[in-house]
Amino acid sequence: MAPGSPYTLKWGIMATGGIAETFCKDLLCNPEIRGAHDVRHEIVAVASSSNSKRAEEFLQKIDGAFDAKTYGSYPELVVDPNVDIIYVATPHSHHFQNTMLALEAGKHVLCEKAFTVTTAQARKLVETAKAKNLFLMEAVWTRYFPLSIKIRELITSGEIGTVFRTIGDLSINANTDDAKALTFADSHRMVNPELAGGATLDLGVYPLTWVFQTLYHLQPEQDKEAPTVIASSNKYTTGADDNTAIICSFPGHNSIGIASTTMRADTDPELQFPAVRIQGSGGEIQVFFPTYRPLKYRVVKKNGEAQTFDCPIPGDPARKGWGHGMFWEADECARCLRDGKLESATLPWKESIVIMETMEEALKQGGITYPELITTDVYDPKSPLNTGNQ
Ligand SMILES: NC(=O)C1=CN([C@@H]2O[C@H](COP(=O)(O)OP(=O)(O)OC[C@H]3O[C@@H](n4cnc5c(N)ncnc54)[C@H](OP(=O)(O)O)[C@@H]3O)[C@@H](O)[C@H]2O)C=CC1
Ligand SMILES: O=C1OC[C@@H](O)[C@H](O)[C@H]1O
Repeated sequence: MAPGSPYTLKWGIMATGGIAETFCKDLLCNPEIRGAHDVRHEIVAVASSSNSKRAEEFLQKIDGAFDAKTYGSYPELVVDPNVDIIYVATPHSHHFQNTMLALEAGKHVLCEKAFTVTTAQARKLVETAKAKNLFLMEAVWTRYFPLSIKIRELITSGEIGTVFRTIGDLSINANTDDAKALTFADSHRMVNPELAGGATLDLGVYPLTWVFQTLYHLQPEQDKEAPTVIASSNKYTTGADDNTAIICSFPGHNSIGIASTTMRADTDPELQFPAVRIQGSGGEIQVFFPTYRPLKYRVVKKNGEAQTFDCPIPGDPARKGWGHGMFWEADECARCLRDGKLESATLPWKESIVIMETMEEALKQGGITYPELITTDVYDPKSPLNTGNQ
């Protein structure tokens, strides 16, 4: 890298679904637009598990990276010598095997949320990344928003006093005219147990992100405590959780986190009331929907004084104004790799594991189970989850 020139991170994209498209469009935005002068991104390869034509079509959809290599299988992608980091954008069910596939091939990984299906899988990924000296991060993009960074700073500087409670929700009204059925087909990743579907792993991870980044992350290392968890779920007809409520107690700090999620009601149909409330002795910070992609927060002091702050996401005029907010987590990957870090300080491995433990415990209490193929923590390069036969 020439002195003063931005560090370039070369991405290999594993899967060609909805979020891969959104993420890649963000990678194609000019970093200068968001004030990032020190890093840049290149999409050098894309793989579909079904066929290479799908990967070629993907490049048309993202309208860029036309020189990228296209593959019809994940194993081919991970051995591409030009790829620095793999973005794993498959369903939850596949994250453990797919991330292991990439790590075993010596690639750094950014893996979509939820990190894994079980805590044992998350631990195995971390152990493998550590042993192989590779970077690994769970793609909880919300944490890298300037809004999240600002809120963490406000809490640290004592703007709302000591934080005792965080209440967060991410819910969607996916009802249909049939009282039992949701809008998703039973095979859809949102509700299909074979793809580790369900409200907790897909949506609940975001309110938990707010609980953890306010009540856990900001504690000094020696004071960080895993919460005790009390949870309750209702099952959808497929067996995945339709709705779940999770109470996290941090007794050492006398603080409580409450995370809820349902596919039966919207968090806030009017976009008027807070989706997240971070409550301290001196007031509260309110964050508005979308819980995962927040654009506005409000600080309400104990004396009733209140101020609202808008945090729009910058769009790239050269990309039809596109900008979704996933580029900030991509920049974090680039900076970590440039600086020789294996994990992100904003979402350390230990914290991903504690959050995974919390969700696993909640699902256990809710009686939600997933099949052996997707819960095993034994890596199998020939697993259908890697070879695409599943
Ligand atoms: N950060 C965020 O805001 C969001 C994150 N997500 C996360 O991203 C991941 C993917 O979600 P999303 O992109 O919406 O899902 P999609 O169903 O749109 O795409 C998933 C892709 O995974 C690949 N895949 C491989 N095997 C299977 C299989 N058996 N069934 C279905 N797909 C398979 C397919 O790509 P191919 O055929 O190319 O192999 C498919 O297109 C999930 O972990 C989800 O939680 C999702 C939405 C938003
Ligand atoms: O990560 C996500 O954020 C947005 C939601 O709509 C989506 O289901 C989920 O996967």
